[in-house]
Amino acid sequence: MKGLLRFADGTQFEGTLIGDTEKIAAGEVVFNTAMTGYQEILTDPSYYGQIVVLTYPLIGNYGTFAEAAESLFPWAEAVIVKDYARIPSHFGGAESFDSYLKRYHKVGLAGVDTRELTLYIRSAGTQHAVLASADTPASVLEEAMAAIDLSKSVYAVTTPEPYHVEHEGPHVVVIDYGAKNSIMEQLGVRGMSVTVVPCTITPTELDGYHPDGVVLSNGPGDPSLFTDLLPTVKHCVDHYPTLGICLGHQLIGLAEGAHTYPLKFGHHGANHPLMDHKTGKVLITSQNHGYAVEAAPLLDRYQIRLTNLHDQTVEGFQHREKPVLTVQHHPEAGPGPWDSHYLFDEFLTMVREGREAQHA
Ligand SMILES: NC(=O)CC[C@H](N)C(=O)O
Repeated sequence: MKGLLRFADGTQFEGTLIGDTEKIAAGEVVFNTAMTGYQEILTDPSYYGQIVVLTYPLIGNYGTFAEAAESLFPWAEAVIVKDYARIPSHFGGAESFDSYLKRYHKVGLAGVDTRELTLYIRSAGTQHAVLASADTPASVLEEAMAAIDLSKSVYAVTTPEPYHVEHEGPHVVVIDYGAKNSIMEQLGVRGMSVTVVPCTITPTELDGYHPDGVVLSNGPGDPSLFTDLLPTVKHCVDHYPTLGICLGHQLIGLAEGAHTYPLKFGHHGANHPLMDHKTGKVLITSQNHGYAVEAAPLLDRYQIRLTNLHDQTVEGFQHREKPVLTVQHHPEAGPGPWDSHYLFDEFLTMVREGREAQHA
């Protein structure tokens, strides 16, 4: 069935619909340049409300399977590919890309020149668009476009109830703005007990868990719209060893007096180079963000820890005295390189030192 992607400015790309062909998808269009990891990308809750263009030209070779999921189901609104494998090959037995999309009622557009589409997004910038069957009436497309509302996205993806995974080590609370499974895994493999809580948690409720440390997770949407989350974020950085990842990093920036701004077309991929100013080493990192922090207002209290080597944007900062570390990229990877797993080791050290100081 013929399908189309129509941008807010009227620009249109055509292709063949795959997955749930009845669906009309509407959202912000972003491109991701990772060569593998399509299932992790679609199940990353930070893609809620977004139509994802995968620039690698053949998607689905190794199918889809439970272990690759970063959350319970795919959150991206829709996916766009050049070509996809009809018959996957995987030692564990795997479901095909098309069947996976159908099962989760997600629509895709295949046969698109994703290079041309990506060049268009790079020159026009991030925009809203609708993706649907080519015979959808214009009024229906307009209605779908007008209904796009990304202002409440974190509330749509956060866990409805707290849950706990016990290990022998310190107790860490993860505030879930749309947390990826790999974050909880990286804490767990270092022995940390993890309680994942809804993003609406209040400072008093958080204290009730007696955490040794707090992780503020990744998540979808424009960070500047989530002002009601900031009192808890401020409470964390003032009272607990805190690690902020992506949206968590941006919220710490906002709670500490900095501001955020939209990037022209964002960073979404698995090979972005960063400089770690503490170690003097370059890291190749997994990235997925459309906003960045303008950190100047907090530099009296924080040092820039990481800088993006493509565009020099701030990719992380660290408090000069307190145990607070933030990263704009994804040290948990999923998908992506493991170069920055050591930042979880640093967090564990911060948490242990905090606990020892408390019990001394
Ligand atoms: N992965 C994330 O946490 C993304 C953060 C934020 N929604 C952004 O796009 O910048």
